[in-house]
Amino acid sequence: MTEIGTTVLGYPRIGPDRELKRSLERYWAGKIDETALLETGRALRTRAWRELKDAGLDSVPSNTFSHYDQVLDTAELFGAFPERFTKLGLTPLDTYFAAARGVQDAPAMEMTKWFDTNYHYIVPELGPDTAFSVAGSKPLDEYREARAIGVETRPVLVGPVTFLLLAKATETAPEGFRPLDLLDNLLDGYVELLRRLHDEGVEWVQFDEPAFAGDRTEPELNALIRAYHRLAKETARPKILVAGYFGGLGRGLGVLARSPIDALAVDLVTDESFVDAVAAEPALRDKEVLAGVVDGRNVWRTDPTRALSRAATLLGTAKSVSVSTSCSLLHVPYDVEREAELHPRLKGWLAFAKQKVDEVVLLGRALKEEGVDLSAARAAATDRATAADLADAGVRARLEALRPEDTVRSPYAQRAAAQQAALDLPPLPSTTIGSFPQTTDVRKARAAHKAGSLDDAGYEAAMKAEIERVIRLQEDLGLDVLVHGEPERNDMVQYFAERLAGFAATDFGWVQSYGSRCVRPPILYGDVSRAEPMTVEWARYAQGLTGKPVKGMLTGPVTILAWSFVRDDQPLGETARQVALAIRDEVHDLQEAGIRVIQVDEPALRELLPLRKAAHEAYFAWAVSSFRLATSGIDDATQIHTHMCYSEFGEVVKAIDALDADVTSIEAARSKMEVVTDLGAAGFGRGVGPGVYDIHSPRVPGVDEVSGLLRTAVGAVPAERIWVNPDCGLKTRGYAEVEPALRNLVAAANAVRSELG
Ligand SMILES: Nc1nc2c(c(=O)[nH]1)N[C@@H](CNc1ccc(C(=O)N[C@@H](CCC(=O)N[C@@H](CCC(=O)N[C@@H](CCC(=O)O)C(=O)O)C(=O)O)C(=O)O)cc1)CN2
Ligand code: MET
Ligand SMILES: [Zn+2]
Repeated sequence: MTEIGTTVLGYPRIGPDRELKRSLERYWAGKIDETALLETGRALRTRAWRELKDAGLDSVPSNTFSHYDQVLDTAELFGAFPERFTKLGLTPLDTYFAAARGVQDAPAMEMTKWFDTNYHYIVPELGPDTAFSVAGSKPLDEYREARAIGVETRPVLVGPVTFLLLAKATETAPEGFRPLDLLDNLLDGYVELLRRLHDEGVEWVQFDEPAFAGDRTEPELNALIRAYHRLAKETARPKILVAGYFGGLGRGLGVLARSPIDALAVDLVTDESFVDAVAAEPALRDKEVLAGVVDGRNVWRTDPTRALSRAATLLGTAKSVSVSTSCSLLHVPYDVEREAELHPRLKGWLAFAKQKVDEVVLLGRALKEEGVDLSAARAAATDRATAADLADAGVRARLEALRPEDTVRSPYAQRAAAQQAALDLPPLPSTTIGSFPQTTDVRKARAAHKAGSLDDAGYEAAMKAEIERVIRLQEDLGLDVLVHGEPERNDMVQYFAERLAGFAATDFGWVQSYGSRCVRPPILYGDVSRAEPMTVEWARYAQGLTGKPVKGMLTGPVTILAWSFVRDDQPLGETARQVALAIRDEVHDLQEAGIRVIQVDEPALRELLPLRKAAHEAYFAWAVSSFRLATSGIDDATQIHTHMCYSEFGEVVKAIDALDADVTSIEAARSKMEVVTDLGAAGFGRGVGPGVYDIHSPRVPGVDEVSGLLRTAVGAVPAERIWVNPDCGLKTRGYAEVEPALRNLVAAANAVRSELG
C-alpha cells in the first residue's frame, strides 16, 4: 500500500458507555487497581480498531487513545514532565495522573481549551533545561497491540511545532525564553521515534499541526519548515502525513506543500475559501491529499454532492486525493443509532462518529468509482434543506421588529445607584458563581426521575430540599448574595436546551471535555424559542426562603451555542439572536418574580473567538449584541452579573467591557489577580469579582491567602466595585472542601472590609 486512502484523523476514546470515565474514577478512588484500568483501555482500543477496519477504511489510526489527554501523552513520551511530579516516586501511571490532576504539594499542570473546542488539554511546562528524549513507548505499544489483533495502523502524534506552540515557559525560565526555542532538541526526539516506528514496520505516521489554523508569525512558519525538512530527510522513517485542521492553513499550506512530506490532510469544512487555496497550490503535485470533507466537529450528515465536489476540485492538483474527516472524531459522540428518543426525521439528518466513518468510506469510493449509490445520503440532505418546519415565523418577526434601543440599558452610574438603593450591599459583597456540589443523591434523584421510578412531585421535593439546605448553608456562612445552587441542572447548557424549542438532547451523546469529565452537547436544529419560564420557579422558591437577595442563574447565548452542536445552514450570529431572545424573556420573568440580581454566564466567550484575527471583529459584534439583547429591557435596579472562567483574558477584555454587565466575575486565583490589573489598565469601570478561591483544586485556601488576594484587587480597582467570589461554580467539588473554603472567603472579605477607610 502506498496511499493512505480513506481514513479518519482520530476517534472517540471515552467508550460508548463512558467505560473509560468510570474506570478512571474508580481507579482514582482506589476501588480498582492499575491492571483493571489498563484492561479497560485495551478493550476500548481493540473494539475501536476492529470497528474502523470492518467499516472498510483503508487506513486505521492508532495512538488516538489516551488515559487523560494527548498533549500530556506527548510530554510523557518525550520525557518532559516537570520535576515536581517525577520526584514523587510514584509509578509511571500515577506520575502521569499527578501531572494531570495535581496532588498535595504538587499542583496540577495548567489545563486550557484545545483551540476553539470544548476539549481541554494539559499545558506542557518547558524551560531552557528541558531535555527531550524518547522516554515512553505508547505509540509503539499501541501499534503492536493493533497488529496483534490483525489491524495495521497509522500512529497519530501531536506535531512537534504545535506541541511547542501549545506549551508555556516554566516560571523560572529567563525572560524572552519561548518553548519554540527547543525545536531542534525536540526534533532529535521525533527523529529517534520515527526510527523506532520504522524498525517496527510502521508504514505511515500522522503528525497533527492544528496550530497552523491560526495566525502564525514568520519564526513560527520557519519552525514548520525546519521541522518537516528535518523529519522527512531521515531515510529510516515511515511515510509522513501532516494534518492541519480547525480551519484553513493560511501560509502553512505552501510551507507544507513544499516540504518533503508524503501526504497532507486538509480541513475542507471549516473555511470554504480554503478549498480554492488548496486547489491552486502547485507544490501539492507530488503529494497525496486527504480531503477532510466529513465534518469531524458537528453531527450533521454530509451532503455528498457538496463533499464530492470539494474533493474533486483537488483531483488535478494533488498526486492523489482520498477522503477523510476534517479533524479527529474525538469531538462527536459514538453512535446515533442508540438514540431511541430522537425524532426519526431529525435522526435521519445526523451522523455521529460511527456513521461518519461509513460516510468517509462511501465518499471515498464515489470519488474513485462510477455508479456508487448515493441516493440515501442525497435524500437526507434534501430533506433537511427543505424542512419548512425548522423556521418559526413568530421568532423571526420578533427579531425583525427589534429596535437599537432594545439592546441598550441606562448609563451605568444611574443603574449602580438604583441597584445600591435596592440591594443595600456592604462593600466587598460576597457571593458564589452559582452551582453547589452536585451530590450523589442529587444525581441519583435525577436518574430515578428520568427512569420513571421517581415521579415529578418526588423529584421536585428532592430538589427543593437541596435548595433549602444550600440557602441555609449560605446564610450560616454569611454570604451576601445567595444562589439556589443549581441542583436541578444536569449541565448548564443541556438544562436550557431541554427546555427550548429548536434543540434536541441525546441520551448517549457523551463527548470528552477533559480527563474523565464528559458533556452531552445538545443538537440545535431549528429556530429557537421558549415555551415557558425555565428557571423562575426554582428561583422564586429560593428567594422565598431568605431575606437576602438570591441571584437568578442563566446561561448566555454564546455559551449555549459553543457547547451545542449548532445548525450550519445559517450564520451563528443569527442563531445567537434567537437564543438571546429566549434568555431575554427569562430575565424579564425572573425580574417579575422578584429576583433582583440575575447572572448570565458566558464562560465560552473566549472559546468561540475565531482562530484568525481577521474574523475577530465580526465575532465580537454578534457575541456582544446577543448578550446585550438577552440582558436589556429591564429596570435599572435589576443587577446583571456575568461570569467567565479562563485565564487568557487579554484578547477579549474589550468585548467583556462592551457586554455592559453590572458585575463580571472572572477566574483569577491561579494567576494571582493578574486580570484585575489588566482590567484596571483597560479602564473597565463596572463591578468585578476576581476569583479568590481556585475551585479546580481540592485545596482549601486559608483566610490570609484570600485576604492577600483581595488586598491586591483593592489596590488595582476601587474597592466599591470589587466583589468577593470563587473562580467558578462548585459543582465538581465536595462539601468537605467547599464549606471551609467559603467560610475562609467570608472571613477574608470581613477582614479586608474592616481595613477600608
Ligand atoms: N457543557 C459544558 N461544558 C463545559 C463546562 C460545563 O459545565 N458544561 N464547564 C467547563 C469544564 N468542563 C466540564 C465538563 C463536564 C463536567 C461534568 O462534571 N460532567 C459530568 C456530567 C454532567 C451531567 O451531565 N450529569 C448528568 C448525568 C449524570 C450521570 O452520569 N448519571 C449517572 C447516573 C446517576 C448516578 O448514579 O450518579 C449515569 O448516567 O451513569 C446529571 O447530573 O443528570 C461528568 O462527566 O461526570 C464538568 C466540567 C467547560 N466546558
Ligand atoms: C463553567 S461556568 C459555570 C457557571 C455556573 N453558574 C456554575 O456555577 O456552575
Ligand atoms: Zn465558570
